[in-house]
Amino acid sequence: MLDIILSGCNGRMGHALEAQCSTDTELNIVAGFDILGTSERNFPIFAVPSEFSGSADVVVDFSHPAALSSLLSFCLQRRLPIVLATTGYSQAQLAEIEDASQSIPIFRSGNFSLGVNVLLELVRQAGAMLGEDFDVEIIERHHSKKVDAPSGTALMLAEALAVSLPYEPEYVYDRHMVRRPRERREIGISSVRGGTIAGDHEVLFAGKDEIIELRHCAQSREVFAAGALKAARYLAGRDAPGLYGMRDLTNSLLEAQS
Ligand SMILES: NC(=O)C1=CN([C@@H]2O[C@H](COP(=O)(O)OP(=O)(O)OC[C@H]3O[C@@H](n4cnc5c(N)ncnc54)[C@H](OP(=O)(O)O)[C@@H]3O)[C@@H](O)[C@H]2O)C=CC1
Ligand SMILES: O=C(O)C1=N[C@H](C(=O)O)C[C@H](O)C1
Repeated sequence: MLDIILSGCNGRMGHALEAQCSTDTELNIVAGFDILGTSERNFPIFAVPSEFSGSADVVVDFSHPAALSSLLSFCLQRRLPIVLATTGYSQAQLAEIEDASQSIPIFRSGNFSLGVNVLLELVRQAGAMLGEDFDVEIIERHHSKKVDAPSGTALMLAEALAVSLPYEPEYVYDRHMVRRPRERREIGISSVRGGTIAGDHEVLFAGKDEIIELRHCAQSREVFAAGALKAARYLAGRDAPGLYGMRDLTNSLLEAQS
C-alpha cells in the first residue's frame, strides 16, 4: 500500500488523481493540501502542510509555484520523497528544488505523459538532423484556466532542441512588436489558451518547400495522473536523495520488463 499526500487536491489534477487512486487498492490518499483547506472529501485537507501530523510514503504535488517552499520544508523535515508536477517555477525556485534534492528524493517533470516523453526524443533527433536548414517553432495549446505560459512542456521541448540544434537558440515569445525577418537561430514559442484543451504541443520544422510537424495531444488529464502515480511508486521505493525525471522512470520500467 502506498500512502500519498495529494498537494493541490482541490484542483483539476487533484480530482483526476483522486479518481485514479479510488480504482487502485494499492494507492491510498492519507491527506490533501490545498490553499483553501477543508472540503467534503474522503481524506482530511490542510491549508498549511505543517498542520499534518500523520505519516505518509510520498507527496504528489499539482498545485502552484507559490506552494513550493512550504512543501519542500515539510518534506525535508520528514525526509519524505516528493513528486513535483507543478509548472511555472522561477529560476530561483528551480535552484531551491536542486538544493533540496541533495537531501531527499525529488521527481520533477513538466509533463508526466509517456507520449510527450517520446515526443522529446523525436524532437531531439529531428533537431540534430534538420537544424542547419529548417526554422523551428513550438506551439502549445491549453485550456482557458491555465495560469502559466509558456507551458512547462514547451520549456522542456525548448531545452531538448537546445541540446540538439547546431546553434545556440534565441527564444522569441512575442513577435507583435518585431518588424524584421526571422533569423535561423530563433525558436518561436507560441501559447494558445481556450476551452478545455487538456494539453497540446507541436514542434514545427519549416524548411524550403517542406514542413515537418511533430505533435502530441493529450485527450484527457488521465495520462498525466497515471504518469505521476507511476513516478510516486518509483520514488517511494528509493532512499537515495536525488533529482529524478521521466527518463529514470522509463528506464526502470524497461529494466523490469527485460
Ligand atoms: N507535469 C504535468 O504532467 C502536469 C502539470 N500540471 C500542472 O499542475 C498544476 C496544477 O494544475 P491544475 O490542477 O490544472 O490547476 P488547478 O488550478 O485546477 O489546481 C491547483 C490547486 O492548487 C491550489 N493552490 C493554489 N495556490 C496554492 C498554494 N499556494 N498552496 C496550496 N494550494 C494552492 C488551487 O487553489 P485555487 O483554485 O483556490 O487557487 C487549486 O485547488 C499547474 O502548475 C499545471 O501546469 C497540470 C497537468 C499536468
Ligand atoms: O496546466 C496544464 O493543464 C498542463 N500543464 C503542463 C504544462 O505546463 O506543460 C502539462 C500539460 O500540458 C497540462
